[in-house]
Amino acid sequence: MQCSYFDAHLCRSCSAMGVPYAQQLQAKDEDARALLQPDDSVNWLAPQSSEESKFRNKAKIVIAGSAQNPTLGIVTRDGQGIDLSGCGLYDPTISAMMPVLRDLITRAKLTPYNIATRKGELKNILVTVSSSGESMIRFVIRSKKLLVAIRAEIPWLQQEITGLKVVTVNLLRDPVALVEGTEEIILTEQQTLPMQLDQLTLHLRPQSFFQTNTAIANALYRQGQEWIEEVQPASVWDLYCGVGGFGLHAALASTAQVTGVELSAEAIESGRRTAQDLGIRTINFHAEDATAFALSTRDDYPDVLVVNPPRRGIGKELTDWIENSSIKTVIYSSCNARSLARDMERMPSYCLRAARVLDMFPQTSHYEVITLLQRDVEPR
Ligand SMILES: C[S@@+](CC[C@H](N)C(=O)[O-])C[C@H]1O[C@@H](n2cnc3c(N)ncnc32)[C@H](O)[C@@H]1O
Repeated sequence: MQCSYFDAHLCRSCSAMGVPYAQQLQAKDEDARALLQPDDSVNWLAPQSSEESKFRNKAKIVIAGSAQNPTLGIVTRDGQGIDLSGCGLYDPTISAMMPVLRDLITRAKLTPYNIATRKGELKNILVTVSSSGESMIRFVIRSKKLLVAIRAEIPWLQQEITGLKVVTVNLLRDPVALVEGTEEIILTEQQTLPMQLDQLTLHLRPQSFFQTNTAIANALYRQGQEWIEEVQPASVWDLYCGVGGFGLHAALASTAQVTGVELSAEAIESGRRTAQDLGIRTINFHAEDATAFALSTRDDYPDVLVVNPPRRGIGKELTDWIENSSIKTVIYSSCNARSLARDMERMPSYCLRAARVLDMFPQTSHYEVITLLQRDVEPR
């Protein structure tokens, strides 16, 4: 794949741009094997390839410039806006939205925030799209000044963008390097974006994490589900569950009692809504810190533990707890094989039985890797 932004050094985040795709995938597979366990004792499944372009279901668009002439992309350290609205990684629904968003900024006079002068209002626009072309747009603004103007434009936006379901404003008042704040105001009647997967439709509320590449998310949940089906557990925990992808797939394919745990209350609300929609009664969700949840349970261990933490991994407290538990099967899915390798070292009684690289982020060196960790012996 070629990218004019990359070639012009305007955006270098796709560090593997220009490298043939088969080579990218092989490099990721080799990286994971080298970090986790290269020998033949592990069933290394063939890596899951992705579409090379147009796979991103979300865009974090930084707005800069002026309302008359905005840039939709990123800002440099000195606050200069770089327009990346033609990024080839975006799902076509996102690409088609870009001129509409640009028009909106101008027609509604949504003055971009200027980092250097700390003036202006509109900071970022966050877009998520489903595979059926429905979308959620969130305007990250500095104060409520633009609220009325944005609300007034919703009918126009919905006319211009077919399938636009959810519009919100998110308040990020402080001059901090964050993408979004905690306060969200939903401006549409519909509050969740339905994300269609092969086996179920997840409800996505604002402020809930969703995997970047929907086709690869499907393959990831299917892989976890397959391993869970093999074990036939009576109970499964899905820690760092987000909107419940792993847990809900487990509940669909087994009779296990499933528990999802996640810090974001919005994500938990999304999971509950999906379970209700599907009539699944064998899953319950807790909005809580994953480690605190685990440590607060006594000897009531699940048969299968799924963990899918952020890049930092699950950390020493939780690995120690797992190592000292009676859990026999851990499915650990990670977007950072380095922190996964470190966490695995802290759980020496588990053997890596199977693993698979899934290419969630083509054109970069990043990837998802899902692992099946098991032990035969009772813990000390
Ligand atoms: C990589 S995402 C995975 C989400 C989900 N498994 C999925 O497939 O979409 C990691 C999730 O962990 C959540 N998280 C971060 N820190 C946490 C913590 N200390 N306890 C519980 N969840 C946490 C984040 O909100 C995010 O939803």
